[in-house]
Amino acid sequence: MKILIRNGQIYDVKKGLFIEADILIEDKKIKKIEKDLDVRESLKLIDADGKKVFPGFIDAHSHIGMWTDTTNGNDANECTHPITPHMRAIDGVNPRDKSFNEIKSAGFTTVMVTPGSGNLIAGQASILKTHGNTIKDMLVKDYSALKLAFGENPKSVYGPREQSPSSRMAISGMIREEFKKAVLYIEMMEKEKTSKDIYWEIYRPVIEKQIPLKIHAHRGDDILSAIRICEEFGFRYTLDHFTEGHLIFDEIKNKDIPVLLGPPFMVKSKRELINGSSEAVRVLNEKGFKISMTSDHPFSNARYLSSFLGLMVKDGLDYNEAIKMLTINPAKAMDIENRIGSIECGKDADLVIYNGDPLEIRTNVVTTIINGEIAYSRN
Ligand SMILES: O=C1C[C@@H](C(=O)O)NC(=O)N1
Repeated sequence: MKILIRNGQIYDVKKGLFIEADILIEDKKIKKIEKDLDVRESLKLIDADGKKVFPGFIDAHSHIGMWTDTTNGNDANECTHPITPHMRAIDGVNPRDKSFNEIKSAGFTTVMVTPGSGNLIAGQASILKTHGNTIKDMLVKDYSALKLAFGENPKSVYGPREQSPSSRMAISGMIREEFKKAVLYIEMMEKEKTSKDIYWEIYRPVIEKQIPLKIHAHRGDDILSAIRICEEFGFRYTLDHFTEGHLIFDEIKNKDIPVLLGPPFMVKSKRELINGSSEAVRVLNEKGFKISMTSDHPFSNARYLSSFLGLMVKDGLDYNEAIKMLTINPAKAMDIENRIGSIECGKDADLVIYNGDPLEIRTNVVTTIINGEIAYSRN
């Protein structure tokens, strides 16, 4: 399908400014961004009439579709064994969960869905577009990160059952032991060319640095334990939640690690959240951290992330930095900056037209386009 969006004010995330131009969409991609494109080229014409056009927002840490905010339950946590790298998020996602419609209508076009944090090595996270009838329609990348969890959650699942891990020592010890076995397996394979073991093969993309670990860590010491282990093995990683990151940033400021903050507006429901502060978003940004703002659905709903960042801008966060936290920063953290996160020729046609500033609470999405298709329209 070809679509021509005319007369939009297009937000350039990389420069932090609006340009007036038309956008031609063809074969699911952004084909041209120019002034006064020829109307005859298009099949479907959308007159943006001076409205703002932004790249689709991205939520890089979500359990949407797998852990509902209603009564359908939790398919994100397989808490029968603390190490379950073979669990794949997409096998737990219901594409018809109503939350997908809610976040599409709030401008979100891509999510990283991840297993929960009840297990130490919890399983495989996937990148999905928010529009489609089946996982196949939505899938961008299946195995895109391996989820790990430090701290209270795995302890509170297994400790009361008198199983390991019941302490933080066991969390690090068990993760390290599993990774050592995986590395030994890969070394053996290289030397002896023995037959493949499908379980240990799961770790190959992590060991070969093709994908990052996605690390759930709230408390400062948990964050530093995670970094210590990643550095021992030379793995790539993102630090998710990062609740006490502002208390230990001196230790990590030069490491250029993507940090995925969230959920915002959180209730301090457990001890390790006690030092959480929304102020940290601005402080960490000023220290040069590449922040992505995430919902951790169902702990918050992605539709409120833009309002949260609007409040942070009111409190002094730079506007363009706030927009980057929902666009180019998560695209980079998920290794798909070549496809999404900004409005550029050749990128996926994931575009959102707003009747105002997206960080302003009264603004509505008028149209959401995903993969070059109209996925939501307000009228
Ligand atoms: O299972 C969970 C719970 C939640 C938390 O931070 O407690 N965050 C997660 O990422 N997964």
